Formats: sequence, structure tokens, C-alpha cells
Amino acid sequence: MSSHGNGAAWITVNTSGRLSVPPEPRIGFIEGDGTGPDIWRATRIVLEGAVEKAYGTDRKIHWQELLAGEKALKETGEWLPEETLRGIERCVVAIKGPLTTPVGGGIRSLNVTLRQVLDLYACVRPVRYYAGMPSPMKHPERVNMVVFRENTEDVYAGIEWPAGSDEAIRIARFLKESFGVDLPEESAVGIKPMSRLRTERLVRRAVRYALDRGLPSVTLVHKGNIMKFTEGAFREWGYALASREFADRTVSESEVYETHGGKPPAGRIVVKDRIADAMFQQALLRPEEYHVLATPNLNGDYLSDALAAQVGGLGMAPGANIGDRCALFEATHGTAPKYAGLDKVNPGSLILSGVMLLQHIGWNEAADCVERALQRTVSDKVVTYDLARQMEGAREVKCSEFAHAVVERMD
Ligand SMILES: NC(=O)C1=CN([C@@H]2O[C@H](COP(=O)(O)OP(=O)(O)OC[C@H]3O[C@@H](n4cnc5c(N)ncnc54)[C@H](OP(=O)(O)O)[C@@H]3O)[C@@H](O)[C@H]2O)C=CC1
Ligand SMILES: O=C(O)CCC(=O)C(=O)O
Ligand SMILES: [Mg+2]
Repeated sequence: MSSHGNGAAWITVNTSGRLSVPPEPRIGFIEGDGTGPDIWRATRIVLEGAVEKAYGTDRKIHWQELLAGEKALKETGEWLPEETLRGIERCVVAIKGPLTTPVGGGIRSLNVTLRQVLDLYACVRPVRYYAGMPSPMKHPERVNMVVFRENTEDVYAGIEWPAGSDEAIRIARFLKESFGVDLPEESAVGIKPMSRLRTERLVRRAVRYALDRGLPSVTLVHKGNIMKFTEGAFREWGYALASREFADRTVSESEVYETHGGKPPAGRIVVKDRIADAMFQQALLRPEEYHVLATPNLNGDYLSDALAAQVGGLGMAPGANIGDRCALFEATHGTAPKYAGLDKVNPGSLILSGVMLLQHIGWNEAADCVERALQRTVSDKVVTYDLARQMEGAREVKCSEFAHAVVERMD
């Protein structure tokens, strides 16, 4: 990893996770596959524009390129070089474009590997409405939720074997002999591990997030009626954690009705739970009742794209993978391969992930500058194809032109 720039310095993090950010931090970036290079170029223009606008020459980001995905394979022969993992740890804060994962076979997800290896256990995906965005909802402005998705276990742990493999046959035999469980012939087998400690640290982060921001509720989203000992346990562990560690700051929804006459006591957030299928319809019909959602990995993946669609689509859906030490910011969407290299897709999601990065390092003036300018750009109906096709009277611009339009609107 090269380092350059006279004042460039590393961000450091203490044992309680507090960052110390120099005026000219080195921040890692992975360009990504598919449309990644297009949206990264656009994002960089916007973030640099905002830092300059907010701080003049007093602050500056020194970007450190880290290789992953197709570019890494081409340049190093590896999909995810060790140097990249060490680079993210060294930088403490990094941002990435999307990386391709083949369906069915081939390499396992590099995105998931990054989260697991670096223990970035909370996938945080805020979903909010920017005025003027097209939406299939009557009241998209009522959607304002933050998804906290467990990022390291569940069916994403990658413990699975193909139908007919020696391992799948041995597991089927073991299940039959030990537990009398019959699997249909030629069954593929996957394992869904969900642990108490990993559930607790995710829910703890979600509750703290709600408390820090004065948000009214945290909802545990699970499929515990069917998967009783995994998703059902997520619910139980989540409630237990909230009442044990945040006893005087939280109240469960059932207590609200049973002992508080339907009104939560002042200063307490309500912890509630919803079964995942019901949560999708609640998000459409009663979104204003939900603020922070804490959920296992698979539910969180599905929910993030669905919620994004409610406020304008995957083009404006940011995210962060956060651990106790490092944070890696990335859009909710993938590589959108059919648009690769066309300078066409919406860089909004990665730009807003950059806003989350700026907030994470405490550069709130620059973060606000981007958000204001982005809002103005959308309000002026200067948008990429995805929004233009849903808007009356929009001016469709390319990905790079959108970035310049945002910078022009900075104050
Ligand atoms: N974190 C990551 O790096 C992720 C990686 N992936 C990977 O990405 C690859 C492609 O996945 P796929 O299922 O096609 O999902 P994608 O999210 O890449 O794309 C699906 C559709 O969403 C819309 N879309 C996505 N990004 C944008 C954008 N920036 N601006 C506007 N519209 C956008 C496009 O819709 P339309 O066709 O209507 O224009 C696109 O065809 C897979 O290999 C997958 O594994 C997927 C998710 C996350
Ligand atoms: O890793 C991938 O390719 C897909 C991951 C994904 O969809 C997500 O994290 O939202
Ligand atoms: Mg996804």
C-alpha cells in the first residue's frame, strides 16, 4: 500500500472504539467490479469537493487504493489479497465499490468474506426519503428506518454442501442415524448458525444507535415462528439483552400495553419484534411506526433492497459494515453488470455511503454539505437514468455529470 502526501497520517482507534482522526487521514478504497469504477470516480469527486468546501486547505483525505475482486485478480493473481485486509485494518476506515459474486458455483462472496474476516458485524443501512425522489409509495416521506443487519453468521456463513457430494451424503446419514431425520435423496445441505454473543453485539449496537439519536423504537425482525432455535433465539436474546443492559432506557412493547396503559414511559425506547414476512407489509403500510430494525443476515439483505425501493430505488441506498475496530462503507446494491463502464448508473448510494463515512470520522460539516447538495440536485430534477425514468420533466445525466452537478450545488 503506497502512502503519499505531506500531511498524510493514519487514523487510530482506542480500545473502546473511539477514533482519533488527523486533519489529513489516509482512507482506504476498493474500486469494485462492474459499475464500481464509475460510481467510485463520481463519489470521490463529490467527497473531495465537500471536504474542500467545508474545510478549505485545513483538511484533506489521502486515498489509499486497496485491491479486491477482478482488478486484484488481474494485478496480483488473487481475488482478495492479504494486503487488502491488512490495509483496511491499518486505515481503520475504508470505502468500497460492489464486488461480483457468481451464482451457484465459483468463488464465495468477497463482500461477505471481508465482513467475516474483519469482523464487521453490523451492516448498517439507513433508509430515508429525499424530497422529490420518485417512489411507488403514497407517502414515502414516512419511511425513515435504519436496518442493523447481523453481518457474520446465519446462512451467509457459507457452510453448505452440494447435493450428491460426499459431505452432504454423510450429513444425511448422520441425521438419519442420530436423529431419525430423513432428507430427500440428492439434498443439498446448508447450516444456519446463529449465536447468542453475535446476536447480542448486533442488538446492543442497534439499541445504542436508537438511544443516541432519541429514536422511539427498535424492532427485532425474525422468522422465529418457523426457525424456532435460530431466528426465535435471535428474538429472545435480543429482548433479554435490551432488558438486562438497558433496563432503565428501554421497555418492551408488551410491557407498554400490560403495565403502562399503551404509552411508553418518557425517555424509554420501545423494543418490539415482528415476524419477517409481516414486517415487509408493515414497512409498506405503516412505515412511520418503525425506526431501527435489528435482524439476522438474510432477512436484513432482503429488507434493505425492498426498503430502498420504497424511497426511490437502489440508486440512493447507502450502507456501512461496522466492527469494534474498523468500518467499511459500501452501497446496498451490487455491480449492476449490464451498465458496467457506461458512466450511467446512479452514484447516489456510494456518495451517501461516503456521507456515512464522513459522519463516522466526525467530519459532519462535509457530510452535511454533501447531503444538502445532493438534495438540491434531486430537487432540480438533475438525475441519472433510474430516477429520470420515473420522474416528470427530469434532466437525465450520466453518472459523472451527476457528481459534478452535486459539487456545483455545494455551499
Ligand atoms: N455489496 C456488494 O458488493 C454487493 C454485490 N452484489 C453482487 O452484484 C452482482 C449483481 O447483482 P444483481 O442481483 O444484479 O444486483 P444489483 O444491485 O447489482 O443490480 C440490480 C438492479 O438494481 C438497479 N441498480 C443497482 N445499482 C444501481 C445504481 N447504482 N443506480 C441505479 N440502479 C441501480 C439496476 O436496476 P435496473 O435494471 O432496473 O436499471 C440493476 O439492474 C452479483 O454478482 C451480486 O452478487 C450484490 C449486492 C451487494
Ligand atoms: O456479496 C454479494 O455478492 C451480495 C451481498 C448482498 O447482497 C448484500 O450484502 O446486500
Ligand atoms: Mg443485498
